[in-house]
Amino acid sequence: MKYIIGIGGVTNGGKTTLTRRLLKSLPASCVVHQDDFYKPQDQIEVGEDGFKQWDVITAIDMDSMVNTVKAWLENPVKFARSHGVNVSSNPGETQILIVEGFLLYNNKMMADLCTHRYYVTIPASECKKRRSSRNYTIPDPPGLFEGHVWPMYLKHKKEMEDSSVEVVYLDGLKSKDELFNQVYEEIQNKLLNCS
Ligand SMILES: Nc1ncnc2c1ncn2[C@@H]1O[C@H](COP(=O)(O)OP(=O)(O)O)[C@@H](O)[C@H]1O
Ligand SMILES: NC(=O)c1ccc[n+]([C@@H]2O[C@H](COP(=O)(O)O)[C@@H](O)[C@H]2O)c1
Repeated sequence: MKYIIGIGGVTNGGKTTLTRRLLKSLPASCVVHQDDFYKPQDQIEVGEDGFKQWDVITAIDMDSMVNTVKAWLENPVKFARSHGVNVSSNPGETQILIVEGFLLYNNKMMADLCTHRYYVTIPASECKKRRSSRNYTIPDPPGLFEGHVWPMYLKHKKEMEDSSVEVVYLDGLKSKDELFNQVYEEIQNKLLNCS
């Protein structure tokens, strides 16, 4: 069986941290990070808000991301080996891909590819605090959080909710251990129930 677990949600919610822990604990699992599909900086438009539009889905090459996930689906063992993950090729063995990113479920194809969807949330104040100590390849200009990042987060969350895609919300204020234990246990139970 093949499972694709989405770890979506707000910037700095703890998606990458949770994903790293899951990868360590789920044997032979692979990962696809949405950040790796950002378009080059010169293709990122400046919006009416005056900011470079990093927090919109068109800033990301979603076709390429979807194709990468489809390549995993086609042949998980080949995908894993070409990404340096050591897997056996026993027929029938469970294969797991984790897809991680802040705008996963605003693309219907990506949302549909996920067999399990998690969505991390944290309040604006915590998000701003965590983001201020983060080093992105392109540093945030002054005012980006209030002027672009947070309004776009709210807009995309609403769009996702209006689209009725089913997600399991995760409270990103919980400790890293609590979040990991919750998701790990749920995944184990779901996979056992599905097999
Ligand atoms: N559960 C948590 N509680 C407190 N801080 C966290 C938690 N998870 C992650 N962090 C911290 O928040 C920052 C962003 O985490 P990261 O996993 O990179 O978030 P994301 O991938 O969602 O942007 C990092 O400094 C990380 O150590
Ligand atoms: N990876 C990049 O090239 C890049 C550049 C500028 C901003 N960002 C920021 O990355 C955020 C999304 O990633 P996280 O969910 O890991 O924070 C967005 O809020 C965006 O503003 C990323």
